[in-house]
Amino acid sequence: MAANVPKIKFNNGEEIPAVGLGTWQSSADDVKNAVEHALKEGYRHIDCAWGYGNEQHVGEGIRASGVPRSEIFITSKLWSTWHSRVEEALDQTLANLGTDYLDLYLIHWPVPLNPKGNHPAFPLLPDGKRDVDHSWHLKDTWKQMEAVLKKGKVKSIGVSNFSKMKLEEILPSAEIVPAVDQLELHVYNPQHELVKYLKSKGITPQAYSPLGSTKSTLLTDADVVEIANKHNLQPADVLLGYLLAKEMVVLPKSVTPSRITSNLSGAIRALETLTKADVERLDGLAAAGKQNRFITPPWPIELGFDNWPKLL
Ligand SMILES: NC(=O)C1=CN([C@@H]2O[C@H](COP(=O)(O)OP(=O)(O)OC[C@H]3O[C@@H](n4cnc5c(N)ncnc54)[C@H](OP(=O)(O)O)[C@@H]3O)[C@@H](O)[C@H]2O)C=CC1
Ligand SMILES: O=C[C@H](O)[C@@H](O)[C@@H](O)[C@H](O)C(=O)O
Repeated sequence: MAANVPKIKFNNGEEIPAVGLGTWQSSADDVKNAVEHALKEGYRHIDCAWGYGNEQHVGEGIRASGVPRSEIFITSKLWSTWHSRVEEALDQTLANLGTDYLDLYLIHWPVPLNPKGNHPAFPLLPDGKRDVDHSWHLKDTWKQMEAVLKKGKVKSIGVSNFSKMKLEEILPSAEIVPAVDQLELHVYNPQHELVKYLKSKGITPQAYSPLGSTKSTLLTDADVVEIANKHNLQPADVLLGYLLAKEMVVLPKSVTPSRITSNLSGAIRALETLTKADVERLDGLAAAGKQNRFITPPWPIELGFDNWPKLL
């Protein structure tokens, strides 16, 4: 069991284990086994979402592990068709996971979709574009997030995929500042300016797709491999340790037991091993021509991110 998983303190005093298991695109059986294995190996943080369609199987994995609920940090996310029905969506997530509270609940994307459209999760217009609910305002989604926090159903609330522009739609009327902004953050997409802004507001950045997601090109990057070899680490360890060194939460996903184990222990080893010069070198990769985003769903509105593909 990996010891000494670092924790990060939120602006509300709650603490989150800095390494969490990702669960996107993990099938039912795989995710149950992955979660059980991860918890037995020392993970204490699982990143979930209603939209992943596998929360029930995450819950089975948690129970199979024998680790008490109170020792586990569970995050889930409000899918876009539910922005006007936060408590109802949260109740579904709680029932799926088999728990009566979440440690962290996030707005998954800053884009409300039509709740009465032609699909429960991905409603489309006749022209094939996502059916955005232009009548709904994000600040009202945030009010409902604040309400479920006040009811005690979640311990912390936050956002995901919010640029500075989108955060500015909710902050002026927010009673509670988001604890977290979960973003695509890795060596090819470090978003230095946005991270600086988040830190100035006391919002913790969480790094999703820290390994470059599926079919990753980060794991074979020449600079990453060279740094890994120099320290006798794996490339994945370097990618994770780099983000931990920058005080971000990392969410590596794997359904492969050996990788689940090594991602946790390797991330911690890399955090202890990487030098300031290594971190500075990795910080510069994107600006040196390697900038790349891997997760760019076809939202038909401006999200306010740098380096997002031009609107359709
Ligand atoms: N808020 C949001 O919009 C988003 C949130 N997320 C969250 O972040 C998590 C992580 O992001 P994700 O996009 O899944 O991608 P990751 O960057 O975590 O990469 C996952 C991929 O890397 C492989 N992998 C894992 N460990 C290793 C290793 N040590 N060596 C080689 N390959 C490895 C996995 O394969 P295998 O499983 O076969 O081992 C999988 O194909 C998600 O699962 C989700 O929880 C992700 C995207 C968007
Ligand atoms: O968390 C993972 C991602 O955000 C994923 O939920 C989205 O990319 C979704 O597949 C979409 O197409 O909008």
